[in-house]
Amino acid sequence: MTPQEPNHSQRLVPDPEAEREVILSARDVCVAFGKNKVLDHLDLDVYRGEILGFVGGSGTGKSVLMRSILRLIPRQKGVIRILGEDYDKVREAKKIELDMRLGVLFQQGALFSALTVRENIQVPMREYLDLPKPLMDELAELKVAMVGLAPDAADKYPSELSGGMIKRAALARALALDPDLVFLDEPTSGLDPIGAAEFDELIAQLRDTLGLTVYMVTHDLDSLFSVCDRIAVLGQKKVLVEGTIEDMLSFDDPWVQSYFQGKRARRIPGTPRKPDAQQDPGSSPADSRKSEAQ
Ligand SMILES: Nc1ncnc2c1ncn2[C@@H]1O[C@H](COP(=O)(O)OP(=O)(O)OP(=O)(O)O)[C@@H](O)[C@H]1O
Repeated sequence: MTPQEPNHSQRLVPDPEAEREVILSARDVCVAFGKNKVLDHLDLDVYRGEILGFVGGSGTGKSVLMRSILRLIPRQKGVIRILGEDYDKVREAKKIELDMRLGVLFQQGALFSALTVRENIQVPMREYLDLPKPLMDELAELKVAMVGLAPDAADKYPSELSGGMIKRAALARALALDPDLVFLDEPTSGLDPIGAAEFDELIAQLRDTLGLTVYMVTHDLDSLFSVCDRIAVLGQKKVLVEGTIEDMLSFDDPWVQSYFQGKRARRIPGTPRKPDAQQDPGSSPADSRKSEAQ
């Protein structure tokens, strides 16, 4: 070893960056619909145990990326690895195993209206596992409790639930198979400020107790400031910047500045704000909790 080369084996302080496990990686991802190129050579890493907030202006491709990761829409190019495995290259049995490690909460909950909460939670169990009914009932009740719903919610139909209860029931279904990684598509949209804050708290609790990794598409600045460990911003068809809130606040891009330091962000206590960031951009967060409350 030459004197110029660092001797990593003698490092005394562990490098936290080096020890984080990448649970999801996207490399060089391109998605287009006809001539409409939505994602262009996009790269992204999600680390185990983190809550990643994924933001971007309306129509920039946040849902497209999530759906592409979940293979609900095809991509033209790029590699997506889940738990280190390239889904496109693994055998069928491994594909099923990988599918079981992912949970999804779609924006409107997407519960089956003809099924009770219990039956909704049991849908993935029936699809992937072969369990006796009493055990499935027990597991569903456990999930109901885990998301903070009262036991009697298990036998209700989605039409009998409030918006917040629907989100929780949908989260319970997303957790049915004890996934490593859950995707949440705007989980707090449509909730009142108290319900949204409680939902954020629940997500943080589940991350802490289950070691869950959370990929959360959101416009909710309160969630971004209060529960997200890192944030990735989608812009110009790729991830423009990823990092902590502090990284966002110091990132030199007009959209990022306006988003994180605009009128709504400034209302969050403790948010440093630059004097020149007066305006929210045209495609700024549509549903900050305060505006919902007004
Ligand atoms: N199935 C599809 N077919 C054709 N175009 C699509 C399809 N899905 C999405 N798009 C286009 O891809 C672009 C990105 O859409 P996407 O829904 O991912 O935006 P978004 O960032 O999630 O927006 P929002 O924050 O408003 O939900 C839009 O131009 C949209 O019209």
